[in-house]
Amino acid sequence: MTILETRKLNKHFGGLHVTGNVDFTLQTGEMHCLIGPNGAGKSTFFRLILGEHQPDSGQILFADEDITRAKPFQRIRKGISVKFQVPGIFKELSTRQNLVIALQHHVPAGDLTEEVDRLLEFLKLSQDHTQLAGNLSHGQKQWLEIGMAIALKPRLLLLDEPTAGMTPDETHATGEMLHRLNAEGMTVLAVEHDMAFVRQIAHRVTVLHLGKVFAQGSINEITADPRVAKIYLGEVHA
Ligand SMILES: Nc1ncnc2c1ncn2[C@@H]1O[C@H](COP(=O)(O)OP(=O)(O)OP(=O)(O)O)[C@@H](O)[C@H]1O
Repeated sequence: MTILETRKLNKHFGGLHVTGNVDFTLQTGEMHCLIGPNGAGKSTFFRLILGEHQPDSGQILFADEDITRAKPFQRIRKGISVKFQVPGIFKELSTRQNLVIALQHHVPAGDLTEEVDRLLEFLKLSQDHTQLAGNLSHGQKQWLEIGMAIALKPRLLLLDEPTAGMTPDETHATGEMLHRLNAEGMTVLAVEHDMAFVRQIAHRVTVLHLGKVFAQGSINEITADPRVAKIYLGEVHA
């Protein structure tokens, strides 16, 4: 079953076509990575899915429902959640308080202690639960924001370079976390540059180049494709 589909999605900023006729399909339960050189249009594609940008033309369907004109908060309610590259955490609050805030959006009343403890353990942050979020390490901040994104129990989790700035061990642990979430039924779409991480998590990979779908396939197919290597070297143009 398809959870997300874009049909001939277009977006331009002035004369710059950043998303060009993108047809993209994500299957329910899939872990999918979006790769491509800087400026390929990956973040813009995410912002179109989230409703932060409006497309000039084309359609976005989530679980077969047309959400092209839905407001961002409506998309969140339908089950789309995001973690952007720069952690959007409350630095002056504790790790625990950050998770409580995220959960309150989902569970308006009641004792959240058990759920917060479960999330802290999942995120490897139990020992740091009283620590101010601003004092966590870079990797821990990224995990905390993943926790805030999954507190909403989304059906689709979007991650924009989730491992940027992480150590190799933190990156690997992040991959394991995503595998656990995926085993529980969460579909994951991640923009990522770290190919070892892409190999660790992705069932399928889409390469964006100059706002268009350039290639799609398994990580082995993508890394063996000489055309893909060339776009990273700047040898393939529009
Ligand atoms: N709001 C905007 N107004 C004008 N141009 C924009 C805007 N947002 C993005 N762009 C341009 O669109 C192009 C694609 O940007 P985008 O951030 O989507 O690429 P990306 O693939 O995510 O790049 P990176 O890997 O560097 O994050 C770039 O040339 C960028 O300068």
